[in-house]
Amino acid sequence: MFDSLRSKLKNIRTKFGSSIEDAAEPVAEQPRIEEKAAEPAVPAPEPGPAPAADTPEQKPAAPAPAPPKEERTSPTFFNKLKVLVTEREVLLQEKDIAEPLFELEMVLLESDVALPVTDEIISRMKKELVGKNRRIGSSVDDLVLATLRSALCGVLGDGLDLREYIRQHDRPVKILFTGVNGTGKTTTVAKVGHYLTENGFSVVIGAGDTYRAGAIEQIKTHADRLGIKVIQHQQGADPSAVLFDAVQYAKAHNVDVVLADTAGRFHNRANLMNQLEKIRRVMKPDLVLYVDEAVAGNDAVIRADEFNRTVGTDAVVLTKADMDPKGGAAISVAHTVGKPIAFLGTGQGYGDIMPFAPNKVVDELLGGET
Ligand SMILES: Nc1nc2c(ncn2[C@@H]2O[C@H](COP(=O)(O)OP(=O)(O)OP(=O)(O)O)[C@@H](O)[C@H]2O)c(=O)[nH]1
Repeated sequence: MFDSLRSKLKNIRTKFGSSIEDAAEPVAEQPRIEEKAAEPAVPAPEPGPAPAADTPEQKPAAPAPAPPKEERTSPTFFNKLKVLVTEREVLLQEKDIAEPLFELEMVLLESDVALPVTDEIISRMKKELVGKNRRIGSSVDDLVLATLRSALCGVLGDGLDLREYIRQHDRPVKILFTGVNGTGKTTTVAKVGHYLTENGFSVVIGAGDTYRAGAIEQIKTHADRLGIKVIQHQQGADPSAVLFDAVQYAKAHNVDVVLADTAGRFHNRANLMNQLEKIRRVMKPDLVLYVDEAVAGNDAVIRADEFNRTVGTDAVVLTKADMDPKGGAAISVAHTVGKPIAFLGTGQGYGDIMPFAPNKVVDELLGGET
C-alpha cells in the first residue's frame, strides 16, 4: 500500500535532515568563540598563602578584555548566527529548508495529493519548523519524522469508528452505500457485513442494486458465504421498496444493522440521483457511505466532493488501497470533502478491510516507524 509515496517520503526525510544539519553547523564553532571570550588575559596567580590587602602587586588581576572587536562583530560570525544553535536546538529560517519543502510539494502533487491538501501539509511543516527553537536531540530524523507525522495527521482527520457509532445509535442502524460503478461497492458491503458480524453485531443486507444484471446474485453469493440474510426483489424493481423491506425485517427481527447496496451511479445522472433521493426519503439512512477506489487518485477525491455536495455523504470508503502506490486519495479525501474516511479496502478477501485510523495510515506512509 502506498509504496511509491512511502519511498519518496523517505528520500525527502533524508533531505530535510541534511538541510537541518547544515543549518545547525555552527554548533561546533559557537562554544569555541565563547570559551575564547572567557579566557583571562593575564594568567591566574599561583595559589598560595593569602596576601596582605595593601600591597599593590597583590591586587586582583584586571578583568579579561573583550575579545578583539573584529572577532565579535565580524560578518562571518553574525552570518553563522542566522541559525542559533544551543545544545542541539536549532532556529530555522524558511530558506534553510526551502529546497526539501519544494521537493515535498512536488512529491505530494505527483502522488495525486490534491493541491489545497498539499498546500496545507507544506504550511503545517513550515509552521512546525520555521522560526521556533526546535530541539534536534540525538537525531535530526526524529525531528523530521515527528513534523511530517503531525502534518499528515493534521489533514487526515479522525476517521470514523463504525462500531462505536453503532453502539451509540438506536437500532437498527441503517447504512446506505453509494458510489460510482465498479469501484468495489458490492464487495465493500459484504466486507463491512463480515467486519460487523465478527464484532458481534447482527446484520441484514438489502439488495438495492436492482439495475445492473447479476448484481442481486453477486451480493447474495457474498452474503450466503458469510451467513448474512439478504432481502431482495426482482431485477428492475424499485430499490426504495427493497431497502424499505430490509429495514422492516431488521426491526421485526431485532437486527442491529441494515447494509443497503445500491446501483453504481455518477452524481450528474439526474434520473439515478432522483432514485437515490427517493431511497433516502423512504429508508432514512443513519449513515451514507460514499465508496470509491483509492487507485482513482484525484478523480476519486473530486467525485467524492461532488457526490457530497449533490446528495450528501457522511463518510468515505476507499477501496483498492492495496493496489494504490500513490496514496493521494487517502491523504486528500477527508480534508477536501470535510467528511471522515471510515474504511480502506485492502484486497479481495472479506477480511481485507481496514477501519481508517490516521495513525496507522501515517505509519504506513512513513515506513511503519512511529
Ligand atoms: N484489490 C482489491 N480489489 C477490490 C477491492 N474491493 C473490491 N475489489 C474488486 O473490485 C471489483 C469490483 O467490485 P464490485 O464490488 O463488483 O464493484 P461495484 O462497485 O459493486 O460495482 P457496481 O455494482 O457496478 O457498482 C471486484 O473484482 C472486487 O473483487 C479492494 O479493496 N482491493
